[in-house]
Amino acid sequence: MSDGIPIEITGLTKHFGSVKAVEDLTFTVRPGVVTGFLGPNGAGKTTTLRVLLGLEHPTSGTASFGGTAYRDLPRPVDTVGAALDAAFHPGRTARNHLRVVATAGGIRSSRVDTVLEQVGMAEFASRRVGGFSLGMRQRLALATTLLGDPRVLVLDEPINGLDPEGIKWIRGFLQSLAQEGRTVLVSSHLLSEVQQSVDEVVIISRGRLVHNGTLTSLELDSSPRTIIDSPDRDRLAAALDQAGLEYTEGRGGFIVSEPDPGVVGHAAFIGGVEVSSLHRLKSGLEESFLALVSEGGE
Ligand SMILES: Nc1ncnc2c1ncn2[C@@H]1O[C@H](COP(=O)(O)OP(=O)(O)OP(=O)(O)O)[C@@H](O)[C@H]1O
Repeated sequence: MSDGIPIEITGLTKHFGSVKAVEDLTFTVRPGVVTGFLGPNGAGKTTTLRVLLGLEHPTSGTASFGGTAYRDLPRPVDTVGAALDAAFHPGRTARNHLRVVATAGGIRSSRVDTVLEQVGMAEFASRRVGGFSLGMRQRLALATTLLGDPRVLVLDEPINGLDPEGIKWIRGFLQSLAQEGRTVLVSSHLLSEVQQSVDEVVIISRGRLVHNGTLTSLELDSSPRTIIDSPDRDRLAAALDQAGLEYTEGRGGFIVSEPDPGVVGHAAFIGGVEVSSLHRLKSGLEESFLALVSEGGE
């Protein structure tokens, strides 16, 4: 396999009328690792992926594969395999579905049986898709993305609906794709779902980036901290600055690098700021994630 291709999102903004779905989003997804693209429902994940795949025009900013926009790729199917809202004709067999997609994409038909084998669906090749379980559909969607043997995989919620055995299988499979030097981006609204499958995470909330780094860096961030919120966040920020406290702004308030809520509450009191919530942030990956993306902090 030749050199990997990063996914590059730069200053990406997408508005639908007054809805700000994605706001000045910048991140890079590296080849050779599995990256989780995380955020609660409505955070803007699908919109970002749709812009990346040329299905929506951005309001501003760019989304590219190593500097080349999807629509400018010479043969997109050879570069990018994507599963967004995979739709199957229920009357078609798995093999026929893949043949139709292969023909449309100018991909040689011998790939069909190869990818069925890869996703463990060879024995179901002649079965109609209409009778497939959600897990089998997920595997078939994955097989579809692999048809062009692409160097980049963009998968929207591929783990959703899988049983424990399927989850275990897909974890190993995604890792093996990354080890081959591919760029693998996997979206999910649940950290727990992808936690054991991903090396890096990009977390967004309300269309904005809130964390980008290794899973370990998210964990290290979870040393004891305090979360505080106010109806007047500007004044609260000023009070925290005045007290010399370090903080980041999450959806549920300011996450302050101070384990004692009393110290943080005192800073707000001195600044004359009304406090709407104040508590210690529990440590742990999931807690860090929730503090970054949830309304109310916990
Ligand atoms: N075509 C559209 N027209 C208007 N608003 C839209 C459109 N597509 C998305 N939105 C809005 O943009 C925001 C982001 O939606 P998006 O589907 O990208 O989020 P998401 O993170 O993928 O969530 P989910 O996990 O629920 O799919 C939401 O408020 C959504 O209602």
